[in-house]
Amino acid sequence: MLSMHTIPQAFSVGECDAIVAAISQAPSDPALLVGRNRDHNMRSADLVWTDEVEGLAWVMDRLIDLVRVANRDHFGFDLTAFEESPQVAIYRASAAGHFVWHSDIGGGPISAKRKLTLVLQLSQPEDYEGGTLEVMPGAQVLEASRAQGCVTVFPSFMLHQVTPVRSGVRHSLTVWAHGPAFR
Ligand SMILES: O=C(O)CCC(=O)C(=O)O
Ligand SMILES: [Fe+2]
Repeated sequence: MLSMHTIPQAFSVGECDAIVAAISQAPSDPALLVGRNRDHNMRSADLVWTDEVEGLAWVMDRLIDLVRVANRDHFGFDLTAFEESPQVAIYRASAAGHFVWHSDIGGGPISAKRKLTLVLQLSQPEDYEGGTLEVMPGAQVLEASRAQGCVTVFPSFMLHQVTPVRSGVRHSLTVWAHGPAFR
């Protein structure tokens, strides 16, 4: 059955801290949604595109490898490219950070081609309360691991949400693999 796939310790704690430190220098944009403008009812987060941050090219290399292996072993999708920069999301309790139930497949020319979603947990679980990534492969809701460095991969059409951050700040990194439409 298609479900979410977990890769524990895909990145080390030191690597996660290095990514957060690098993006903290960069200007962030209030979260823009697929084909839509800022809508705090859907999502509240600040976003940084890692392509725009110097010194993070190694992150994309690792993500490509992780997606390739996860797809080979668990999904078998027809993937052709990574057409969007990975993005780091910063969910702050002070801004009621969250992302309501959604699918990542959008109506735009690129977001319509999203097929696999990969999420990397960049923060220590102790850094925040709430902010759980939940994925709904079927009737049940699965909670993604909060462990720093853990990666969760799931089909981009699968509904998922990030519950409201009640205290502290949660950082996550998302990247999509693209390909021809499902058929
Ligand atoms: O932050 C997360 O855990 C998930 C982010 C997400 O769903 C998205 O960027 O589409
Ligand atoms: Fe999403």
